[in-house]
Amino acid sequence: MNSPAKQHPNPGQRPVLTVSGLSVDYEAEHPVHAVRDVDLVLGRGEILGLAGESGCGKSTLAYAVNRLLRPPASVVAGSVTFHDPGGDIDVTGLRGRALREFRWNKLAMVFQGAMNALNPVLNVRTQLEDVIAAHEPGTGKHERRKRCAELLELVGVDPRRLSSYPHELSGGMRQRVMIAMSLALRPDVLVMDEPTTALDVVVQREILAEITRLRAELGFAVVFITHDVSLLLEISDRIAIMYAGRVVEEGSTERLRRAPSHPYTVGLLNSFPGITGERGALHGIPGHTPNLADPLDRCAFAERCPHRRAVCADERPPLVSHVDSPAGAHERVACHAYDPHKYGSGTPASLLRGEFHPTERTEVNL
Ligand SMILES: Nc1ncnc2c1ncn2[C@@H]1O[C@H](COP(=O)(O)OP(=O)(O)OP(=O)(O)O)[C@@H](O)[C@H]1O
Repeated sequence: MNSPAKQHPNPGQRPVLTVSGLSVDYEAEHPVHAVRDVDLVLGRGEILGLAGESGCGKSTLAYAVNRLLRPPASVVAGSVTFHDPGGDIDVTGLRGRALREFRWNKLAMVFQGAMNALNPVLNVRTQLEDVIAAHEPGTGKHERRKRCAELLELVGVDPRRLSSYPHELSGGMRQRVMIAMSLALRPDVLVMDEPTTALDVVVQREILAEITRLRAELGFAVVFITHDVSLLLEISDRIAIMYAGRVVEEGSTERLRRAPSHPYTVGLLNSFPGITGERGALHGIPGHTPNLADPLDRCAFAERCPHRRAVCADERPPLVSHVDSPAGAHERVACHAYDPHKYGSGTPASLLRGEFHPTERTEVNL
């Protein structure tokens, strides 16, 4: 392992968003540390997948990046920087008008269950026009109408649907309208939180194809959040895996498919059927995610890990680069099993083969 290093995801590709040391707490009698010390770099035009089980902090991170956190949540450390051609923008420090101008224009969000977020008493045209009118008040009525029709066409919906109300549209169409809305001001970054989870598999595939087509056409970058890592293998350029508020592995999709390194990533990959329908034995990860109010100064996955040793219960493994990752590559993992000095022997062969056997567990008191 090399020492932790801030590297660029793809050499030669400019970053559009940098998250540095970000931590978010939910204030309570015992504060919930929902996001802990997260570093991520999003390249221009890149699709970065963010995966992890429910409760690992994905949505909290997305809300922090879009400055949508409300009490009791607050950013307790770190920063988010948007790299605008006109100069860097400190997103964490934006207030008032500057923040309103940033949202939708630079970075837009498609929320979990967004298709149910459309206003049921307004037709599609009014809702799309509202976004344009609010952010570009100088746009004339004729121009607004033209842009609304173009936006629907862009996402593969017949512009005649502009006069439809949400209840007259299928779930897939409503989700396409939400994507059209997020693209209304041509942002550089789209944060999509479980955008297809509520849809059936066929419609889900259509929407994913639409997102990748639009990305190629318009060049925006995407942070795509889901608990379904097999879906991310289909659409992402890079993937970050979160566990208990931290990123525990990060790498190119190609590498994560070929050689997932963290036992949790391996477990997740064995928990989902491939979206392409390939069949194989599926093994869930036994046990539960830890309590995020705990200090977790050990490996948070240790209780559930088939490869744990005493060191895993004693020390939290840092997120560090692989020794064998090419210079400048953003390939990182937080697991003692890759550090023979800490682990006491080489990485277990079954882990290197990408197998997850919960029964292999070595009993260590935690
Ligand atoms: N208002 C709140 N007060 C206290 N804790 C909260 C609050 N909202 C979320 N949390 C906690 O923060 C942690 C992270 O939640 P978050 O919703 O970000 O996870 P997630 O990975 O997006 O999960 P999901 O996939 O279910 O949306 C969880 O432990 C959750 O219980």
